[in-house]
Amino acid sequence: MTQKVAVLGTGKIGEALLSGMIRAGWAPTDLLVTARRPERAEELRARHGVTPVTNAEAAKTADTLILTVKPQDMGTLLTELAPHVPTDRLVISGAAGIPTSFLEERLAQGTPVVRVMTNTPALVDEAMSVISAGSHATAGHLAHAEEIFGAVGKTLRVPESQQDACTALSGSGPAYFFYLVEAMTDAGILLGLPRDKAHDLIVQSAIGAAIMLRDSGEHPVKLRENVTSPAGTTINAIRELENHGVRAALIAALEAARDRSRELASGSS
Ligand SMILES: NC(=O)C1=CN([C@@H]2O[C@H](COP(=O)(O)OP(=O)(O)OC[C@H]3O[C@@H](n4cnc5c(N)ncnc54)[C@H](O)[C@@H]3O)[C@@H](O)[C@H]2O)C=CC1
Ligand SMILES: O=C(O)[C@@H]1CCC=N1
Repeated sequence: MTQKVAVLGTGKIGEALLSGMIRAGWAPTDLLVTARRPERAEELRARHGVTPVTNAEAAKTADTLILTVKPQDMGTLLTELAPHVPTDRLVISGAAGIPTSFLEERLAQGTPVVRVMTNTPALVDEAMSVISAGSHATAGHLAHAEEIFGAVGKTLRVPESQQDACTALSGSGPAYFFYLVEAMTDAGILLGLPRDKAHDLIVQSAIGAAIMLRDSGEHPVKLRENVTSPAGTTINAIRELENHGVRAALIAALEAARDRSRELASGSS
């Protein structure tokens, strides 16, 4: 039996997921999308061959609903959807901070809900998606969510109590690396390199380091030690990073992201 999947609120994350599902072999005809603006809906149809529908039609027609609106829009969307979602539908929330109980309280009693925090590398099939079950979701529902998000990268099941921390690490994580590349490219400019060359050097170094972290089996400390020669260049840079409290800044930054995710739990702005 064909399983229809609807992405409701198809913005950056919704479209990244949708395009990855199509790359992984989902038939566009089995994918429904909703968008606030009709021009956006038509853009998605033209680009991916998917079918734009209303939120209510998606709720009635699709077997799985994936809600990818902003946390602040989740309450309004659920109010609109609730009368139309039969209790045998799987509802997946992709929103930061919103607990499964927020959805369960607004949908019919017994509706299975799964919470997923993915990230933008979904666009290149390298997402990290962290998955938790709500109180009515079964192993089968979790497996189905893994199948969908597995199309765009790795998946990991965690207890829902860890979702806000995971949002700080991997949901927001790509932004920290983009920020570092931006700052290191500025350093290259300061050192007299043209911007494009500085960018290429830093990006290739980041890719090389990321692949070593993933594939070498070595601890990051060991990998850094291997670069850090006695009385060499790297240790001078590391001393400055320590002097400027970069490690403490990163710990504080991720704690702030975790705290913001907790604040979003109410769906408030
Ligand atoms: N951008 C990111 O890196 C990540 C975002 N997320 C989560 O994904 C969700 C979406 O984020 P983005 O894609 O960045 O936002 P976005 O703003 O690009 O997409 C949200 C879309 O939902 C639409 N929308 C809002 N209310 C609607 C309604 N009632 N009916 C139909 N469409 C509606 C908006 O028009 C917009 O196009 C958020 O909850 C965010 O926390 C999760 C992981 C990473
Ligand atoms: O910044 C945000 O709130 C979203 C959630 C994780 C990444 N972007």
